Amino acid sequence: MRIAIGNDHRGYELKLKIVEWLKSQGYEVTDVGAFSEESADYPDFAAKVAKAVAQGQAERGVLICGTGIGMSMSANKMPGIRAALVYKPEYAALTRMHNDANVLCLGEMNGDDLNMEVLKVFMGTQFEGGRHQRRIDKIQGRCC
Ligand SMILES: O=C(CO)[C@H](O)[C@H](O)COP(=O)(O)O
Repeated sequence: MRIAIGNDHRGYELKLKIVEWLKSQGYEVTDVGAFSEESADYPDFAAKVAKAVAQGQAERGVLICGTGIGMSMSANKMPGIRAALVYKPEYAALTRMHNDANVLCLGEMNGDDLNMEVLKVFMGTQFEGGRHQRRIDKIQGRCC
């Protein structure tokens, strides 16, 4: 599976850990930056990751900023993107099972250990389909 990942300055250190783990698990990773802790604007990286996922260059995306909030606001502007800001592993499972989230947004302030748990659950959980597909169709504007 191909993963596009992006961050601002606050997400840089955690991004390095996540990329290392993803590669160790066999994921193909495209890192769109930022590539240092120099101040950077999160919407720039959210747009790159969202575009890669929406255009099919990656199956999933990961975005990290201080809170994850700005990244989720930005990524969800892109049609076809279902970006979920997740702070707890339980919700990582639910947003994959129910929302078929294709971009995970993390807040560096949530702590590395919890964020890594969230990531692992997100990557390892499948969409359930069924009634949830009907609701996703409504999000995407394919009916009603
Ligand atoms: O969390 C974020 C957006 O939701 C950003 O990481 C945060 O706003 C950056 O702030 P600063 O420029 O003060 O480091």
